[in-house]
Amino acid sequence: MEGGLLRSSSIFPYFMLVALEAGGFFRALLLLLLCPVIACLGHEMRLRIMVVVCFCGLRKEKFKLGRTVLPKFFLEDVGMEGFEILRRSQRKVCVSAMPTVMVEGFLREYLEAEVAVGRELKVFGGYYTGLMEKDELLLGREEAREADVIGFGGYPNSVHHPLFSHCKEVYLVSEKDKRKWSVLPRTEYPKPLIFHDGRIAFRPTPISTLCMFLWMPLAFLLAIARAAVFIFLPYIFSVPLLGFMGMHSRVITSPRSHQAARRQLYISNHRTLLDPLYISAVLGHHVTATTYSVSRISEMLSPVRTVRLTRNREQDKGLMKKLLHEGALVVCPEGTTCREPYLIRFSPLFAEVSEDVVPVALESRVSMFYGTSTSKLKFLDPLCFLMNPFPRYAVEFMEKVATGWIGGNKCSSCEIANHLQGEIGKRLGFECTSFTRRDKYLMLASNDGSL
Ligand SMILES: O=P(O)(O)OC[C@H](O)CO
Repeated sequence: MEGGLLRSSSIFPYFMLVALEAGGFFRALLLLLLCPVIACLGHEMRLRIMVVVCFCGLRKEKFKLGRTVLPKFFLEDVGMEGFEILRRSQRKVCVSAMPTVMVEGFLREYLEAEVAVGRELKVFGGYYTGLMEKDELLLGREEAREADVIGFGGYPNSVHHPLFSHCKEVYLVSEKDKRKWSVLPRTEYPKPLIFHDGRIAFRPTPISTLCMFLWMPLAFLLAIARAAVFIFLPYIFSVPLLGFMGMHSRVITSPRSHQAARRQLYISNHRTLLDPLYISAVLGHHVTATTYSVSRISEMLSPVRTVRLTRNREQDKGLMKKLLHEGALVVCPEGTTCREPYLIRFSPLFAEVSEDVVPVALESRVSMFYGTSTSKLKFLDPLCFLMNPFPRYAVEFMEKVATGWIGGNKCSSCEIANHLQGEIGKRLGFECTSFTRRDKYLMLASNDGSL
């Protein structure tokens, strides 16, 4: 895999992701400090040390990064040329020097590999010991014994791989060749990457991880200052000040939508918890936002009023009507955030509480920390977003639309919800999906999202 499929020959960033996301910052710091030592060692020894540092003491049951975090980073590292070779093969057996738990989810789910062979980790009492099983186990794999197996890997690390001794022909690609490889475009992914988790938004090479650690103390203070400005100052002062503090935003409004009535319903796609704040800041007055599972801390600190929906259709409908009667209301019909350029199915409830609605298309970008999560540490979401050096938002207010009509024809609430999902999708260049909040949480957190 890393020899013949990934553009980069370094597997350090993947271990750093394990250390940061599953082990915590101290483990990651240890891995970073060991980096100069690791760099001087041979391939196998380097691997063993990284496995010990990253895995020792992690609970096997809880380790989900191979499915929820790492596939995004692996996909971004796949070379178009290596992928073409894999795509042309009938049956795909992918081999990696990394532990199977790190690569299996990516290889099987995203690259449709029939077999994913990695290193097995030793477990004691449900916890990883940080040691690996002996590699000789690989020799017993039936898949490698078949005739007409063509091997494709990287030079020099794959040369002595035991599985290659069972191949009819072996082709090796050098590091120099791989430097010319191009990135696999998102449109070519065999399965779209819609949901992923984890805090780290950059590829944690040794240098970029060092930058992150150096930035963090300042980032923490900056995030607190940004939050204080958001919470305590009126928008007329906070918006320019936050711009000065690195929070960049681009606003597009149409004359009619921007001057919408005070009791206006706004619906937007959901990028982060801060969506209603940005809408509120552009409008210049506070709005109320409906939420599903926001942490109590985020609710307490929110400069705008947040109201929890109950997931009982009639109750929520009544609640939304009441809130709308009191003032401007922002609803994110996706019900959960999505980091990638996709839209989750729109719940149609908003169309049943108001005769018209102003759709808002939102796009946000971060370079260091994701401000969304499915973990129990959701209360850190806004802080993580604000800790980015230059968090960006684009807010586009679209034309107000009637909720009962599409193109002069009467429509149901579901039809208008799908229609507006499509319109916002077109505006952002995002693809519409029929996934729900439940699907996202089942995939990333193995729960139904009612945290
Ligand atoms: O944390 P998420 O992505 O499920 O979304 C939070 C939403 O604001 C729930 O209302």
